[in-house]
Amino acid sequence: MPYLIELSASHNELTTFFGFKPPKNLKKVDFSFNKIPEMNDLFRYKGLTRLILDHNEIKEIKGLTNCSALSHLSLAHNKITKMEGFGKLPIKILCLSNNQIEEISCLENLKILQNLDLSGNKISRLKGLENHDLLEIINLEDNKVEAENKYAPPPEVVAAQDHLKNIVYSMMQPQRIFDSTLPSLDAPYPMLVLVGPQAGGKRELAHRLCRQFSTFFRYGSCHTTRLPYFGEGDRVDYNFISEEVFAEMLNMGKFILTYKYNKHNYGLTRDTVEGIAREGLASCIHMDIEGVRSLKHSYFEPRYILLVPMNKVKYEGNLRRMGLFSRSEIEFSVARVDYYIEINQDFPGYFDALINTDDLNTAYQNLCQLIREYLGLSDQLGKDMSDITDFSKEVYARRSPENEEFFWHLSSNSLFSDFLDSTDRNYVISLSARLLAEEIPAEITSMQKRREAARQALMGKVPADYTTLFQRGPVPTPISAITHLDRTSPTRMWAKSKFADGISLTPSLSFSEGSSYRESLLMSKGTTLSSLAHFPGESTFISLETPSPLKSDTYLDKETKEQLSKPSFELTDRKFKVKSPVYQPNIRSGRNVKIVLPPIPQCRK
Ligand SMILES: Nc1ncnc2c1ncn2[C@@H]1O[C@H](COP(=O)(O)OP(=O)(O)OP(=O)(O)O)[C@@H](O)[C@H]1O
Repeated sequence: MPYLIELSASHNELTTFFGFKPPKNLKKVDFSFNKIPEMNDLFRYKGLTRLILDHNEIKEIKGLTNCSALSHLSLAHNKITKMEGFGKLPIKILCLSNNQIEEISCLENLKILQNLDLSGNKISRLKGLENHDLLEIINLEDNKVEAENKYAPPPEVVAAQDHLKNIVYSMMQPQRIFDSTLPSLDAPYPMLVLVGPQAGGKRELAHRLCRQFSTFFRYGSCHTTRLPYFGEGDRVDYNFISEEVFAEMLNMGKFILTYKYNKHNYGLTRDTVEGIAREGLASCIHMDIEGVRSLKHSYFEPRYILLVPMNKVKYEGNLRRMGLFSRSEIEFSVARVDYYIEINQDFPGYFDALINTDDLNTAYQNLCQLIREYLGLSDQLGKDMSDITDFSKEVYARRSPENEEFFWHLSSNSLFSDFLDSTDRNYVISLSARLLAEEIPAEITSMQKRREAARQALMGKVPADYTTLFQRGPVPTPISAITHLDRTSPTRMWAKSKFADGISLTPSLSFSEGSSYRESLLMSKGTTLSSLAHFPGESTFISLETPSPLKSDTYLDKETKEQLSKPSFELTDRKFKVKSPVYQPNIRSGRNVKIVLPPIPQCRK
């Protein structure tokens, strides 16, 4: 049969194969499901392109070196223990599934390998698969890896299982609609997650941040079964609960994520995040890497900031001084520093930023700078601080979370910074609460209004400030760069939401869809007078608010202050009008601006 091209002799009881003179054109051979114990030397079968020897009793791969056209070799369900004997064959498809192979080897010369099936073996490492640029499919199912996943699962598997568990438990409950955190079309619900090793300052920095940026963030406290550190307050820092309560909450599907660290359970509840979102605020949460892995499976898309103490000796000292951890626990925590750094290096983009926490104050300043950039807030504030002395007494007297940034700047270089240590924090808060004058009704109304606007925005109803916060993609350009347009324009009037003289523009302006990010960020601040210049020849109504406690963004540069001190306001029919400036940048018009008049407080009438 000199013209025989393809031969199938499968499902027989052959104990040997190719015991005949090879047909010249034979290319494809199938001897599967026989009883062949050994491979013959196939030096005379140079034209073979496909050889199938599945379901035999072969123990060793040999005799193939002259099959210089062989591109498909299958030896599934045999008794092979070692990958060998491939030489430099042009094999594209190699199937060695269901053998007894423990290591991937001898593949380095199979340069054009495209499809490799090693399922059902005893392989535990992927080493040996390097430099196979053309490899398209690898099947490693049912190897030792599976056993490992079951008995000593790698962290990724733990996180995936955790996510699955929490989803299933929550689905088993009567369904509630959690509308506040559902991602809108424009942007996910804004969330900031501080990640880092144990007792590395995450909680402390998160609290400071939430106090300073209190109009944006609220601290979301996780639940834990660990004991409180010295100075930690229940429900303030963590919700400290027993193992039984934790298990009950888990079964009730309360958690978005759970993880275990140092034999203690931690979890973030849906109610925590939802409660913050309902107030129109972004959540600021801190957790270990295990929690992050699980959270990354959810629909939340937080920004993750990695906080790492780079100086391990100092970090170890801090842990020792806390007096809470055993020697082995300290060693483990210190080793985790490298673990975090490795993750950051090996998975670029896994964290959005890395901050060294050797010095907590410096770390906080870096964190603030980063957050300002994310939020598109001006950096000017910090620089202007030194100029502001007149206000200082009043601000101290009216200290509140609202003016924390000012307070922080004043205190960071003074003795007062001692008060900001975590152990003293509760004392400072209660002290400042006593110092703080009661909020007047107009302030409360103003706050509620802003929160409502933010909430609407979060629900995707009104594109405003909050939809642009934490927008995915590249980190937004800091506002100082974005406002370049206004600096050069004849009507340079970039102002933050508060006027120095106590009049404010509410950020409740709404804008049409389709604006560029830069444009929408600029406009969504809702506060630049230049954004009002989009109404050629029209007047624009703006709403006025009485001053709330001093805001971080109250401080304006000199030129802006001058311009703002003589705005072209007209008071007609109880409504203020701002005349359109002459300059009309090339931005689309047609915005709808609401009139809102909050009550004028008694003292200011
Ligand atoms: N670099 C540092 N210098 C001085 N003290 C520090 C530093 N980092 C953390 N601390 C202190 O260590 C204590 C624990 O910090 P914190 O509670 O913020 O850590 P954490 O990262 O939130 O820990 P955990 O994840 O275990 O809750 C705090 O009292 C904090 O002030």
